Amino acid sequence: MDMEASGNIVELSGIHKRYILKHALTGIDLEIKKGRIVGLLGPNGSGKSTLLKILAGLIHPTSGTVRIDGRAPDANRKKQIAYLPEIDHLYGWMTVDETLRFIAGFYDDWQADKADELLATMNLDGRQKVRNLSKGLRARLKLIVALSRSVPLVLLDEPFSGIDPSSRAKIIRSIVSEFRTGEQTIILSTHSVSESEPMFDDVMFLQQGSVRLFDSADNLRSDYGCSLENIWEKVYA
Ligand SMILES: Nc1ncnc2c1ncn2[C@@H]1O[C@H](COP(=O)(O)OP(=O)(O)OP(=O)(O)O)[C@@H](O)[C@H]1O
Repeated sequence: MDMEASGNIVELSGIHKRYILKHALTGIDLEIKKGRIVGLLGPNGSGKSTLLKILAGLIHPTSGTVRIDGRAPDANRKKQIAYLPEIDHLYGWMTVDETLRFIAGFYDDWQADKADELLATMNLDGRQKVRNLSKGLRARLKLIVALSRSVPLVLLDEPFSGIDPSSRAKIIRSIVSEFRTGEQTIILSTHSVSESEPMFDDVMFLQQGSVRLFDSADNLRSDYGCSLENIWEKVYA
């Protein structure tokens, strides 16, 4: 099928990932439509980070095929994808402003005005050294780095970890208002199900390396007659 015509940004077929001691993904078949915000949910060890790393091209599946925007992965993949890793990848000796300028140098698609806007939304002081930022402030900086690029696919691995609940809600509202109508697709893993629920168009529940449920958030809520958080409790009971 021609995926550009079908409107899919991601198509995965038969994805398995075996680490030495662990079969982390056990056959993922998935199509994600363009312009959606997709929640990737699941308990610890269910395969969320592994799936995001495969999409980002950081690791290869043991078997199966990945297509991004209709194409097999190639050298251009990094130009199409912004990836926020779970680990801290920033240099402590740089200031926030230096970090953003440094990263801007790597990407033709960097939007400096967007980065400035996000700095204000996230309440970050550009003059502060990264090593002096609290965990939550570093998490905000990582989010700015990922969201300031103009790319079709944004992958966020636990982006709200360490951010306090009221700031989290504010950040989520700003992501929703900025991205809802765009061509951009966001896939994000999180354990903050109730706070993130309003932002999700589609939701995937992973369990032991396979997709337990994948549908629009609205369909899931109406099928189960409850919130995503309550669905979580039923699925993983
Ligand atoms: N590099 C690795 N080598 C060996 N096993 C790994 C490696 N990375 C992940 N695993 C294992 O693969 C499984 C899936 O891990 P993954 O990090 O993808 O889960 P997750 O859903 O992101 O978990 P969490 O919510 O705790 O971040 C786990 O059992 C994990 O221990």
